[in-house]
Amino acid sequence: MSDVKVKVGILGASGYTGAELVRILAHHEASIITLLTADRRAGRPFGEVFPHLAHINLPTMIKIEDADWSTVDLIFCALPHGTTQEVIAGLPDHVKVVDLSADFRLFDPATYQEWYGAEHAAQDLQKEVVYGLTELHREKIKKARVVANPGCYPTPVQLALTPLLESKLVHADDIIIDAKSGVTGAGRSPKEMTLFAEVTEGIHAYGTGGHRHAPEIEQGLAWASGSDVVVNFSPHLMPMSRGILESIYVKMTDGTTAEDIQAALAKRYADEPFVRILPFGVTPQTRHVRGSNYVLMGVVKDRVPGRVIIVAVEDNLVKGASGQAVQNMNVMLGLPETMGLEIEPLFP
Ligand SMILES: NC(=O)C1=CN([C@@H]2O[C@H](COP(=O)(O)OP(=O)(O)OC[C@H]3O[C@@H](n4cnc5c(N)ncnc54)[C@H](OP(=O)(O)O)[C@@H]3O)[C@@H](O)[C@H]2O)C=CC1
Ligand SMILES: CC(=O)N[C@@H](CCC(=O)OP(=O)(O)O)C(=O)O
Repeated sequence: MSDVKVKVGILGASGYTGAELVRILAHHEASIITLLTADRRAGRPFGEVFPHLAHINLPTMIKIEDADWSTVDLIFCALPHGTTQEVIAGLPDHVKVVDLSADFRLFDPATYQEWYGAEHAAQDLQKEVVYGLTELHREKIKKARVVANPGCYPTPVQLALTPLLESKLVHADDIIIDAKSGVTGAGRSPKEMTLFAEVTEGIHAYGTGGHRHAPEIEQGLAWASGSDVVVNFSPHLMPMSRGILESIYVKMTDGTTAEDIQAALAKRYADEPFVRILPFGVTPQTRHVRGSNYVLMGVVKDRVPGRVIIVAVEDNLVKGASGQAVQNMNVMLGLPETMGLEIEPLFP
């Protein structure tokens, strides 16, 4: 391998996904972090904001408007929705981008406007963006300049259902996704929903029947099935810091068994380093993937004839955000896809 390192910038380094990018890139031998930005925390050393990473030699966080783009080959945008569109649209062409926000995930501008409440500010750029669910879009990601990293909830469900819809093993018109997330999914900026008293000792549903990840899931499943898909998607907030668990309830096509579903998923992901299909009847826990880039899935028979349940887990900050972002960077740059990501889960 060449000694020349890829120069990487992280916009939004003082947030949860920014810190997770630094943690992962600390073990990435082909890259070096040359730019970090923040908003309220601009001007502060990264290690002062995140003492657990203070041993790493890093540039001080600056405002985006003070960035010198000649110092980077690739940037990760870990900024709030809506702020990325204008930043990316103004970048010089030599800079590759992996955007962790939702700004470029929806490919129909009208759908974006409906769910994010504003007209998309970079519709021309949207046309060249590639959707970054690595296992499903790897060939396009290899050639992309701008990759839209998927949302945390849409990642496991698309990995579970895409192969099954493509091979017509399940029906596209009867999909229920019951999802549970840790609180880091809401980011580090203070908000009422993430106050200790609002999270501890209980769980609650939110965005029920109308969460903005539903259209992203539907877009991906429509690509797989070849026709429009509408899903029942209900997220819940759990009293835990990290992790997403999705129980996915689907109806199988005639003649298909739950064992067939497990076998089809196991075959599809046999050579994938980050997707593991458990033995039939075994279901995963969020603590089986904590801190790692893995998605684990288990398939169980439903007592209702003709139906099957798939349970999938990921760490929202790793495969659901920063880990998949580094996986996409590796693919975009022709590096080994697992570089920096071979971290075992922290159990329990
Ligand atoms: N958390 C998760 O599990 C996931 C998050 N994402 C997406 O990734 C992105 C980052 O998420 P997350 O790290 O959780 O968010 P955080 O709220 O933790 O961090 C946001 C970052 O953006 C900076 N920032 C805030 N406002 C502005 C602004 N107006 N201009 C420039 N910088 C700004 C903040 O700086 P400062 O701290 O100085 O204010 C901080 O560095 C979001 O779009 C999120 O939706 C995607 C998948 C999963
Ligand atoms: C617990 C929680 O609040 N989760 C976030 C999703 C986080 C994520 O991955 O997605 P985005 O990048 O689209 O924000 C939410 O429901 O809005």
